[in-house]
Amino acid sequence: MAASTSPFNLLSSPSLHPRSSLFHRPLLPSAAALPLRRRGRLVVVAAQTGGVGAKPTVLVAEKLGEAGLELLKDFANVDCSYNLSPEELCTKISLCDALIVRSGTKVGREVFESSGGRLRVVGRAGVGIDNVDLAAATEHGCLVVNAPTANTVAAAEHGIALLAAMARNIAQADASLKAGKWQRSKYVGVSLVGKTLAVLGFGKVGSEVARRAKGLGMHVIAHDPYAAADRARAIGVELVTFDEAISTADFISLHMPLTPSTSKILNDEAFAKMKKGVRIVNVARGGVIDEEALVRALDSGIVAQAALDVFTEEPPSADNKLVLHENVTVTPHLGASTMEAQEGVAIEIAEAVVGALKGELAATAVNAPMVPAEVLSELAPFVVLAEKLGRLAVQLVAGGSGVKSVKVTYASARGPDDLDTRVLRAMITKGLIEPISSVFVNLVNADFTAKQRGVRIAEERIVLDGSPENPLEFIQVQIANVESKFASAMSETGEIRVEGRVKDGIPHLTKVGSFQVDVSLEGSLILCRQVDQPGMIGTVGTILGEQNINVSFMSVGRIAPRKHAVMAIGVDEEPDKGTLNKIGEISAIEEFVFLKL
Ligand SMILES: NC(=O)c1ccc[n+]([C@@H]2O[C@H](COP(=O)([O-])OP(=O)(O)OC[C@H]3O[C@@H](n4cnc5c(N)ncnc54)[C@H](O)[C@@H]3O)[C@@H](O)[C@H]2O)c1
Ligand SMILES: O=C(O)[C@H](O)COP(=O)(O)O
Repeated sequence: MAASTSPFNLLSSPSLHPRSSLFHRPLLPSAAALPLRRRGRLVVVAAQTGGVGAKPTVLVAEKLGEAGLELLKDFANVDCSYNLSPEELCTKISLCDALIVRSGTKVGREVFESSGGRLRVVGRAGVGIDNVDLAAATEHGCLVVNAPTANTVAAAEHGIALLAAMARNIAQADASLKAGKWQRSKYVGVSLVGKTLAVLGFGKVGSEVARRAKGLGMHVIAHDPYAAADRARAIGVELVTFDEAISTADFISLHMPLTPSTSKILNDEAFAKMKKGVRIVNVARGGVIDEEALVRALDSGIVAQAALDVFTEEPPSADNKLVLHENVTVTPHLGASTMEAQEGVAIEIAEAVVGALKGELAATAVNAPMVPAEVLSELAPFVVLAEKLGRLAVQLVAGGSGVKSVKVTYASARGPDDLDTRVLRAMITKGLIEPISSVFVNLVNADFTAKQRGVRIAEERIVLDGSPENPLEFIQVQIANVESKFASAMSETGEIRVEGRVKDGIPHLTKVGSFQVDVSLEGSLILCRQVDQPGMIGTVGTILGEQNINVSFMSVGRIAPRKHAVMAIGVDEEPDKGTLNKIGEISAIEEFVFLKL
């Protein structure tokens, strides 16, 4: 795999991909590099792995469908190692660029710490990401993607299968008959038709369960604080409060993610509010039920029956009271386990992981901002400009001044809602932090890294008159409460200030302090303040030429003729100390600074 030059390689590994080559030229993603896009909004992701020609390595830690494996193998070295102990996973991970898991592998902080910065993408081949430490992933700049749609129907079908099996005692009667008994009166069930089903969590699976339950003649209500009432109404479901749902239901089916706010949402207090004889189905996550409380509710008769596909601890212990309870039907987390769903999930996650490793855009990122592909395309040259302005600004800070307060101004003829600045902010952060630290910053960890280092980035918009055709007119970066090693970079109000624009797709520096300049931001830059007088450009150009240093651009900005001026000189090669000293010795030059872009 050749090193990618995509400006969207925001997850690139510093050790393998020199920072200076990132965003060297403002390329738009080629058509061939466009994502395998199927839905919704997209997120900038990227990972660059291995040296030029090296294939990335993907560790597949749980069984994945063949079609997905084939897709992965076309692009990467694929290591299928199942049933790894936590220690084995931590050992292997330092050799891997991507990891693919299902719900059976815990991807905790120690995994990210053990990866030594190489792990760029974790792919969760399924929906629930409660087994992945998202905070740790974000802190380590590791993207997490999931496969949120391919197993929806399978999970809904399993929920309905459990609902019907529970109501008609299928599992118990089957076991009884196989044990040689014929117990017709013992296994009289209850009917579904006309009963009230409360769906808790009206997302993808919940709404499919609701649709199917309506087909069975059930009255369906749902509770979901974030669901739209009209979406529910469209399939004949009424959204109600949590208390109304649990207190009026004959059947309750759980379909919310496991989060701190849903953990043990069905607890003693909730069971006490339920109708006596309620029946409960859980194909979401074991942790949304307080399992001890459910045992008590079953024993007291509040809950007549439960059907559980998921458990707090998986696999549950041999003496788990719910598994052994005669009124509980259990399956070993089979919700997503149909041939069709597993094939679909494998393809969905393989596409997402390969896309991320290629530096494309992922539709299913869990821990990075989602930005539409067309917005990213349009912003591409501004993404480059943003990082370079951050880099320039921080290099102008005098040693000993801590960077704490940064103000970014975006000037645009577009309305504030029409300009998504998250990628730009991330790249300014990257530019500000990378030159002064060993931290590698990307779109995933930019905000976290800034916060952790105590750098406050305030954003401001200036709405200009004129055509909103261009997303931005200029970006200005100001660093407050610092001294500058180039005094002319200070604005009238006392901040280091640099400003840039995009001209013909190329980022340009257009203002330093209060001096207007115009130099394309390629290669490196020398800024000199001088007494404005004839011959200065020639004098400096001669010194550089003698050292075979190519000048790509020169621009002089002055306050008034024959007063102070700032000369910005773009150079392709880095001048040595002696050359810089010679420039400094020119009598008309009052101060100068060399900046790497
Ligand atoms: N058993 C299985 O094999 C299996 C298969 C697929 C999904 N799942 C699980 O099912 C759950 C739902 O999956 P999905 O694809 O429908 O996800 P989803 O994100 O589409 O839906 C989840 C819904 O839960 C809602 N929600 C969040 N907090 C809530 C709360 N406090 N009360 C009520 N609703 C709340 C959300 O608003 C969302 O609409 C997840 O936990 C997932 O891991 C299990
Ligand atoms: O969240 C999910 O997608 C399901 O729980 C499926 O988990 P699995 O991939 O381990 O079957």
